[in-house]
Amino acid sequence: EEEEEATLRELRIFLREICAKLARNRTFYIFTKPVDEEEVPDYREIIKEPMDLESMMTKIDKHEYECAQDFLHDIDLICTNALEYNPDRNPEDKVIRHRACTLRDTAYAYIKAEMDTDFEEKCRGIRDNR
Ligand SMILES: Cc1noc(C)c1-c1cc(NS(=O)(=O)c2ccccc2)cc(C(=O)O)c1
Repeated sequence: EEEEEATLRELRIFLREICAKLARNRTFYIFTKPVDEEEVPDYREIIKEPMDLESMMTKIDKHEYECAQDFLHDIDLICTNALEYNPDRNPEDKVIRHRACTLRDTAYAYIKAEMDTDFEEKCRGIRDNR
């Protein structure tokens, strides 16, 4: 009903701010766009559910997140995809893995610092009753 729509609108505004702040951080530049098939031809043979910050911004606008937990699930996906595709001990893989773990930890820290737990509970209630 209308109050629920107002709550979800507020959630989308909050998630856009978090997503934009992450995308502005140059450490996370490689996570801002889908992995390019021409640059990384075998990527989609190994990673079945690609995810990136631009795609997440689009998902916000399409009302595909009903609580912060759902948003963080896609952040976790960006991170696990990077860990799975870049598992080796060489310096390049280690840098990508470190950046992926930093993205995950930074996103969780922003949400915890800036999101009211009662608000998230209200959003979870809406999600679970739909
Ligand atoms: C992400 C990701 N996951 O696996 C790998 C491997 C990467 C990844 C992909 C790319 N090249 S890309 O064209 O797909 C791209 C460029 C700019 C933003 C987003 C993607 C470059 C690098 C890099 O370290 O420079 C890493």
